[in-house]
Amino acid sequence: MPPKGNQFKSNSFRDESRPRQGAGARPERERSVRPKLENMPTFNIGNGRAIKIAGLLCLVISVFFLIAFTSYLFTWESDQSYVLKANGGWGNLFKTQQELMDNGVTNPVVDNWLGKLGALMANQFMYEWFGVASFFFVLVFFVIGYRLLFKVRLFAAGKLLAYSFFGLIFCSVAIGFIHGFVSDYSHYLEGGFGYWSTRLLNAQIGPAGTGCVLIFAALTVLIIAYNIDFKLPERSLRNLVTPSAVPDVTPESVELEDEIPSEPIEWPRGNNRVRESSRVTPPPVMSNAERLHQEPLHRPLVVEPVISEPVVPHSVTAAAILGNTFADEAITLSPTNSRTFDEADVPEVEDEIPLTIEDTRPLPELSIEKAPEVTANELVDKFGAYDPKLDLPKYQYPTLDLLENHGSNKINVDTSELEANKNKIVETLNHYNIEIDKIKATIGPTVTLYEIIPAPGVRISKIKNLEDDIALSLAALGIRIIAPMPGKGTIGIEVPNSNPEMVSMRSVLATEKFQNTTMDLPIALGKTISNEVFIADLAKMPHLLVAGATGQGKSVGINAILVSLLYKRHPAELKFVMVDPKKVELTLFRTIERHFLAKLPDEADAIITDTKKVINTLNSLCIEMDQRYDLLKDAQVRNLKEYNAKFVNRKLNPENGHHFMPFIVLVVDEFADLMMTAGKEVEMPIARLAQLARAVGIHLVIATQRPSVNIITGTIKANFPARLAFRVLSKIDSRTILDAGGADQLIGRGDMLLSTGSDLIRLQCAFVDTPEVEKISNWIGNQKGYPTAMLLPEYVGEGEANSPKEFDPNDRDTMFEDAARLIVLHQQGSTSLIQRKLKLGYNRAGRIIDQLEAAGIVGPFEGSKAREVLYPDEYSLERYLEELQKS
Ligand SMILES: Nc1ncnc2c1ncn2[C@@H]1O[C@H](COP(=O)(O)OP(=O)(O)OP(=O)(O)O)[C@@H](O)[C@H]1O
Repeated sequence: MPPKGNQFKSNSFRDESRPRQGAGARPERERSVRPKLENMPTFNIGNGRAIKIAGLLCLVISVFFLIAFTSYLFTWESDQSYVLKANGGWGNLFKTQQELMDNGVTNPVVDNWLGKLGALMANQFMYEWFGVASFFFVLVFFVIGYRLLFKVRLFAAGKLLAYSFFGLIFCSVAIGFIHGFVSDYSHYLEGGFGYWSTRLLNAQIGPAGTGCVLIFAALTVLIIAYNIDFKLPERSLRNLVTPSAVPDVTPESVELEDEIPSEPIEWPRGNNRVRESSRVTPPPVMSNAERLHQEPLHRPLVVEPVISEPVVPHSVTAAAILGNTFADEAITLSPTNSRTFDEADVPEVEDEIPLTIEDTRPLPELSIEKAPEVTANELVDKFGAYDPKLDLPKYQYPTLDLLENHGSNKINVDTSELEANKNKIVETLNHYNIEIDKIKATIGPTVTLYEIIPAPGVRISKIKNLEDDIALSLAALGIRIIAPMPGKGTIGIEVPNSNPEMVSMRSVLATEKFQNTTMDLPIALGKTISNEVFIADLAKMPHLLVAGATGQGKSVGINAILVSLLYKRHPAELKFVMVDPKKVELTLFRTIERHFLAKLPDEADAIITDTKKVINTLNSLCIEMDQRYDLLKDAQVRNLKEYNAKFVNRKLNPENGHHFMPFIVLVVDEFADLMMTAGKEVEMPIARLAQLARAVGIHLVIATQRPSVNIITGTIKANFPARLAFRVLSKIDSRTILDAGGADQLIGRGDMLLSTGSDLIRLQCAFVDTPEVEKISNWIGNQKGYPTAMLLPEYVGEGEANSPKEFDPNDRDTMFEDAARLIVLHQQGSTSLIQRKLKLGYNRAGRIIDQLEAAGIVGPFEGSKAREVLYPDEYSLERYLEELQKS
């Protein structure tokens, strides 16, 4: 960078004198002059003042020429008598009008826009010398002035001067040559030079020879210019890039060269410059830069787009050639480096440009991806978004009238009761020397929460230990102490109300909160301790474990869950798989089979009561889960919601097996019974579903009376973060289900604790009676439904499957070989894969997989897991298939 601002106080001055200091004693005279010099602005070429003035002067000259020459084109005739040599020429400049007229100037008033000087100057350049080619002077002065003043190199100086000189001569002669054919008029267009040169040439070699000389000169310059600047890039671009890419590339490369900020290299390298470079990088770097100047090949770093492109062969080349230090320096100093180059460097740079273009070529794929979207949008425009509810367009959601109002839905707690309870709490605590600062009560439907703020210094554990004593003094069951209340800084004591209020389902579902909910699977569980309606999203839970001793409200709780879902979801959006080993709890929902239930094919009853069938159903659900995952993978989405959104927007083709997927909620009413009878066989698929099924919209609600560790095993518990505990009989049971005590202190009749992993919330379950459930089921069941319940994938139990050895090798399915190739290609022995990819029914796909097993291509059945594939690659399979065909 050139020095800026006042430099005379800077070190530059002192630096200049330093060597002399070192050289020995300075002469006396010099020492005495120095203080004066320090106060004077220096005009040395290095510090830039003279250069700026020169730049400014060049620009002014350029503008002067431009105006004078342009004006001359219009005024030359009227100014002719003034500027003619015969009438005085330059001598007229300082003459009065009278003197001019005496000299024979007919029109002493000059019309040129720049007056006498302009007229004389323009006449000199245009008429006497080079004609309109004189405009090259405008260009030359402008470029030089611009460069000196703004430090921006528009063109390389040598290049500019050479081409301008050629242009000046050539244009002058060429115009004179052409002008000679057109008219014999005054030679203001070609100037004296053009005119006389043409005449001379014509006399020596004739007009044809002159023309040839001109053409030769033009071609020679074009060849020079073509080779250096234009020919190679143009040819390579035409060969390497598509026509559309050319405009992008060509201007960029031109622009690049033009816009590189530059410092005038012509100037001598004064101290300023060296110091400046060394301020950016250490001294050795400077020497590298000089090397760079000497070796044009090292210039590639000027081609900055190469660095911004994903492929950077250029910088790699630079680093490889020059070493890392130099590459770094070249990047930091690229403006400086670029200044030091001249035109001789250019071909090296341009030789490499096509390489980068070639690297950025693979573009055409883009349009291919967009095609399905366009089609999908067209389809949506034409038919509208897919609406799954149109399967049952007249379906009516159950109305709130079907539900009863149990109780008054008002909390009846006497103030005297509240007061009495408060006094007893304070008294009991005082007994144990625990002082209270403040106490407040929040009245819930079944319990009232007393929140106390103990006096400073009271230990929380002390209050917690007094749980039984407080219960004793209040003479009440179900006291629960929460110390401290999460996020509140208080200690909570829950005391049951003497007259608990029933929370009817109707009062919960009728709330705005439930009616306007946007949850996917909203379940209205009841009311909180502060009498607020509590709604949770089963889709987010994503599975729910319900436990509670018999008669504590578990079945009512499950009914509440099912009823809330039935009130909010259309049959197209939700299906239940119901498992009811007790055989009586869920039978009420039988009537909604064709609307909301899913079952195994060929199964008469949708509500599963038989343990063997439960195992098949659970495994079938696992298959359904796998199939859904395959479809999700195909659709390139991560969950059911995204998949359905894509399907609704017609971005998925139903012909490829895609379909709208309803949520599936598996409800198991008595899990303990299943575990007792089937154990691992049930645990495995349940654990798999709990682990994986949430993303594909399969959610589990599992209830058990006995929350012992052998029923709620670690595997199951780990995958059920949401747990709902009704009253249990022991602290151990409470810990098993909630990982905390508290469920043993509930008061029953729908009093429950919901653990969502982090929080433990006490709720009063909404009550829905059996007749209400019946009414709702009938309401739905009486409407037009689907022909059957939703059919789950067929699952053939291990013992039930025919032995593969029984298959006749000559009776193989026609799709046998295709299926074998598919399975080996995917390395996944799955019936659903064959079914989906080969578009076959489940039964046929099942037969093929058995044949593949018989042929030794896949391993034996492994429950809900895919079978092992026994051929590692297609080559070995093809050889085996050939052998099979021969045999
Ligand atoms: N939310 C509730 N509000 C008021 N009372 C309730 C509530 N839930 C249950 N009850 C009462 O408790 C009784 C037993 O409830 P429920 O049948 O749901 O118990 P359970 O836990 O399913 O018993 P089991 O396991 O033996 O079937 C109900 O008949 C009802 O009177």
